[in-house]
Amino acid sequence: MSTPQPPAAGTDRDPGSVRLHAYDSETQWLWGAAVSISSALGRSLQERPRARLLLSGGTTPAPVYTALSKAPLEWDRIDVALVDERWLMPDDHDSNAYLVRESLLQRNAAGARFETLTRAGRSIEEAVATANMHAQQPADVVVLGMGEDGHTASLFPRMRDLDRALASSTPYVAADASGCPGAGQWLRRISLTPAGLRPAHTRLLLIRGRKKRELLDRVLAGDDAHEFPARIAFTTPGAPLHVHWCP
Ligand SMILES: O=C(O)[C@H](O)[C@@H](O)[C@H](O)[C@H](O)COP(=O)(O)O
Repeated sequence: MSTPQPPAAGTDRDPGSVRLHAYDSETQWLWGAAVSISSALGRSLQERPRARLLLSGGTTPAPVYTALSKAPLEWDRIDVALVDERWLMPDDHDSNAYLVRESLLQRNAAGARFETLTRAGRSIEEAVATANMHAQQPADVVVLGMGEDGHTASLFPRMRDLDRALASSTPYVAADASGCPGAGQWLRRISLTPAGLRPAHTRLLLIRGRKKRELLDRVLAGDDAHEFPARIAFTTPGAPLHVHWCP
C-alpha cells in the first residue's frame, strides 16, 4: 500500500466533521493557524464582551502562538487559559503556562488576561475546582495538540482513570499518567475532558511532520478514544475540528 500523500498546500478535505488544512511550509502553517485563531476570536468579540481561548503546550505550537501575539485584536477583552497542565508552577520552564507566557503573552497580546491552572499554595483538587469554575464560561477557541502516542490534552492511552476522565461531567479533571511513556516525567496533570471541549465554538488541532500525518490517518479511521484519546477532538459532539498540518 502506498503512503498517503498530504493534499497540496492550503487544500481542505472534509471527512465528516474534520477539515484538514495542509501546508507546504512551516511559515504557511504558522500563519494559517494563527489567522484562523485570530479570526475566530475576532468573530467572538463582535458578539460578546469577552472571548475565551484555551491553549495546549508541547513542542509544536509555540511558533503559532508567537504569530498570534501580533494579531490586531482587543486582547484586553480576551481570557487565555490552558487545555492542560503538568503539575508544575507557572514559572517552571517546563510548564505549559511558561510556554504560553513566553510565546503568546507578548507584543499585542501582552494585555490578555491569563488564567494559569496551577498556583503556589493550591492543591491539585483546588486547582481543578477553580478550573471548573472558570470553565462555566465556554471556550470560544480550543487549540489541541497530539502526541506520537495519540494523546491529546493530558489524556493518555491506557492512563489510569482514563474512563473516568472521558466520561466526566466536569470540564477539567486531575490526571495520573503513571505508566504512560508519552507523559514524560510529568505524571501528575490537570486535563480538559470531552465535557470541557464540547461547548467550544472553534476547535483546532496543530500537528507537524510525516509521522503525525500518518498517525492522524489512524486516529481518524476509528472512534475508540481509549486507543487514541486524540479521537475526542472529533468524536465529541460540537464544532468541526480544523487540523492544521505541515511537514
Ligand atoms: O502538556 C502537554 O504535554 C501538552 O499540552 C500536550 O497535550 C501536547 O499538546 C501534546 O503532548 C503534543 O505535544 P507535542 O507537540 O510536543 O508533540
